Amino acid sequence: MTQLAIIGGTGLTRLEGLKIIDRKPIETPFGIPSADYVIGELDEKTVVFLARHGDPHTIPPHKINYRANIWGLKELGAQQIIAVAAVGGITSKMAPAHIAVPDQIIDYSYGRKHTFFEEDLEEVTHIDFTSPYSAQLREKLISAAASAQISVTPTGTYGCTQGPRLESTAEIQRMERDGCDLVGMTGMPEAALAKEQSIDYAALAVVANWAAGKTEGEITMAEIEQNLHKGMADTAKLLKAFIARL
Ligand SMILES: CSC[C@H]1O[C@H](OP(=O)(O)O)[C@H](O)[C@@H]1O
Ligand code: HPA
Repeated sequence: MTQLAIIGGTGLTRLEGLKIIDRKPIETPFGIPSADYVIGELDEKTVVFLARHGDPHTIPPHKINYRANIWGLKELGAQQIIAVAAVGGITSKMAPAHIAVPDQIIDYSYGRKHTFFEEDLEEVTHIDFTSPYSAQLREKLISAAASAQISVTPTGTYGCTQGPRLESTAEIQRMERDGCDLVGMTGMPEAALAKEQSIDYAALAVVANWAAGKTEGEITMAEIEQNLHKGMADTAKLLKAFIARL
């Protein structure tokens, strides 16, 4: 029985320091997850890790089998998921290399298989999604960050776009008017599917770049990689502090 799961995204395909015990390929009624689930120990605590884009990173955000990923984690006994996600920063606090713990989400994605409740139904299910992220898990992440002396922004609205292209300036302006602080491509339906499975879910959003139109010029992969390098080092420290306090 594994209680804590970590889903790694861009810049976190493997979890450094994880003492690997097993790799589990799982087939689900919804198909094959992005990668084998890696079960291991961090600080003597059991953790299951999944590389959201596959290992190596080859699956684009709109092609990820989010249902299979979450189903497999449920099958492995995950009760809480920490999702690590690279994002663009829209509002002023969300500078590159910074980490945020979002508390709200807006879904701009489309055409993704986004629910477990659509086939062979005995009844129609509408889950509550008032708080997409677990308040308790967010609090624990925020206090782990404080103990590791890593500054995080404790709230923020994550806007999920379809990708794989980045956004236009006008799209980011619209998202800002809507109230988005961060933009990424994988937060949905991942968050909703975890909630459908009653798994506590929270995200560490690592800012890779200023979103489109927030700075002069175009967004380059070089700047994204550079910012993620620092952001993911802090994320690793934060996760270590979180696990130490379990
Ligand atoms: C230009 S990087 C965009 C890519 O990175 C993020 O992935 P993840 O959320 O899995 O860290 C974003 O959602 C895009 O998929
Ligand atoms: O600017 C962005 N937009 C969408 N997703 C992202 N993931 C990292 N940066 C971005």
